[in-house]
Amino acid sequence: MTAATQATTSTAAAAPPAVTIRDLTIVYRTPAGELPAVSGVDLDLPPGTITGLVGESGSGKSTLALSLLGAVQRPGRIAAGSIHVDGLGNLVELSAKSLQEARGGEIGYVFQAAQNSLNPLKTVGKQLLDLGRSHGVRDRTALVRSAKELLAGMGLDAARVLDSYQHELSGGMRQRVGIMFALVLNAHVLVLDEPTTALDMISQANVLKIVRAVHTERGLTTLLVTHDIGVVAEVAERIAVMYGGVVVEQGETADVLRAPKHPYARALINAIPRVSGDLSAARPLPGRPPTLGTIPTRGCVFRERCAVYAERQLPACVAEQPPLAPVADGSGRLVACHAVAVEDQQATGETA
Ligand SMILES: Nc1ncnc2c1ncn2[C@@H]1O[C@H](COP(=O)(O)OP(=O)(O)OP(=O)(O)O)[C@@H](O)[C@H]1O
Repeated sequence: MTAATQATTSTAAAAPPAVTIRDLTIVYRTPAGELPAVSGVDLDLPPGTITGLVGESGSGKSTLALSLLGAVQRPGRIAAGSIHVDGLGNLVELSAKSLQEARGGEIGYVFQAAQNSLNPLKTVGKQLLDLGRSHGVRDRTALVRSAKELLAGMGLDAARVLDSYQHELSGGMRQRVGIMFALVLNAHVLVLDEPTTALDMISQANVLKIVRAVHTERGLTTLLVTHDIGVVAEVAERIAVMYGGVVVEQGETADVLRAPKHPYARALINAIPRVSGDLSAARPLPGRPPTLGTIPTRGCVFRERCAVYAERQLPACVAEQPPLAPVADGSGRLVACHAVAVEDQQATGETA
């Protein structure tokens, strides 16, 4: 057992919680009325797993992540659906006070650009005490000990870091401080939004290694939001692909990266040489992702950029958004695509 786990033996022994999101719709008020940034999303974070949530800019990843913290802010609101976290219940129904306690307490988060989110006027140690105070922590000594053990477990000189101001730390060190803040109150659900963006390659690799190690040692259930599929390939056992506010494919990372089924997931993965493995085979995805005002309100959200629709023109693609449904191969993969459903039906019919 490492120093990081010793501090939290009693809570670390608890089973990691499952997170179950069902039919979640989150809207933002705009001059054109309330528009959905997340539409009827189903997403499972199995206990003890890291799930990578990927998609182009504007696909709704951060909005979905914020909902897990009960932190969707005006002009946004959760319009429908549920977010169940073991031990906490349905976050959508919790009071503001319970949510505030859960945030940072049960559910830790590291925001996009966490490298710059520290208060420049206070040392890390002072900010730690502020965090403890805001969550009613009485035992300050234990809090500092736990922070030191986390920092040391991530390879940092803990005493020095607690005495430092933001500008005295490198980007990779600040990111590790962000992870310490997310976990020091013994959270068991960890939400990381673009944890390695803006870091150089070496710091990126180090932070990912640390994320993986801390996740395993502390028995966490982790959601990692990123636009970088390479990051997911490195640390996440599961992947969910978002497009236009909808999860279009969900499954084991290795399976999905090897043989993506949704035309968007395929295009996204084929666009990345690092993942597809062959520079000459990498194909950029033509067109642009939709914005709130341009997400199709009828039919499949991906239809306008879909190579399969361009070729086959299935009427169902125009009529309705396909549900996220299990594919027939029994792998547990979920895909929201009419063409995949038709192919599955044909294949099942042939073998029947
Ligand atoms: N406060 C807001 N008010 C209005 N629209 C918003 C607000 N925040 C986000 N949006 C819109 O909601 C949609 C989803 O945004 P979100 O930030 O969740 O996507 P994302 O996939 O995380 O993108 P990125 O990778 O760029 O952060 C986008 O069209 C965005 O413009």
